[in-house]
Amino acid sequence: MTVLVHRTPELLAAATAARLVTALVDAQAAHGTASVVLTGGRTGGAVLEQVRASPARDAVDWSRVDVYWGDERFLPAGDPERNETQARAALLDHVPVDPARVHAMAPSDGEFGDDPDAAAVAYADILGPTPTFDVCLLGVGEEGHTASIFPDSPAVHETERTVVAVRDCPKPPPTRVSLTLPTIRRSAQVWLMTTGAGKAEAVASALGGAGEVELPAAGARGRDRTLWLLDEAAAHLA
Ligand SMILES: O=C(O)[C@H](O)[C@@H](O)[C@H](O)[C@H](O)COP(=O)(O)O
Repeated sequence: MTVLVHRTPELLAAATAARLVTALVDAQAAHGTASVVLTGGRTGGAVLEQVRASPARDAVDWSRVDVYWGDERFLPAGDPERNETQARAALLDHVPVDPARVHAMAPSDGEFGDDPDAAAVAYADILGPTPTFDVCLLGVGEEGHTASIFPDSPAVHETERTVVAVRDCPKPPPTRVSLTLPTIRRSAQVWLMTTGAGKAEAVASALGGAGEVELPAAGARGRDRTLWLLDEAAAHLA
């Protein structure tokens, strides 16, 4: 595990965007394609905005990038609170991705109707039984959640299914679809990105050895590399 601390949230977003462009270019050089798992939240969105603004952006062959989400708010298509909506506005609508390679989690008004369990099963079918990702981007909540995996929740105890429905989330909206920790751990690299003093306790707990049931972000590890990308405020108790 590597911890990188940047002075401000803006520097974190810009530096992580540069890191992501490089990681995608490296993945394409190594095996022809690149796969990235996107996250919701302010930090994740800021990174995508910085990728869009990056002069190096189009070093990536966007037509050979597979885009997934770590979680999604189970809302109607196009809802401004959906992670997909925000990622499209921040980046995906501004680069020539192949629509067939952008794998959004189903909305609540789609083919599976208002059934998050069916949406989760459908996403698991898209991933297949042994998904792998080059880079998995994740945020961290004040109480230590990541994706939509909350402390001591059914999702954090899930070891069989790759994708689950999540209900009664402490962070609104209450219903979501989320990768599970074992699926996140199938990523080559996991990058946990967060800023602000409000996250400092969760960060310190995760880096201090907390277990994943009480602190799900602590269970988000990559096969090859795990990066904690922080600003000084989020890092100040670690
Ligand atoms: O759908 C979501 O809400 C996110 O996936 C969630 O896991 C988020 O990344 C964290 O809550 C951190 O959010 P901030 O970066 O806005 O603090």
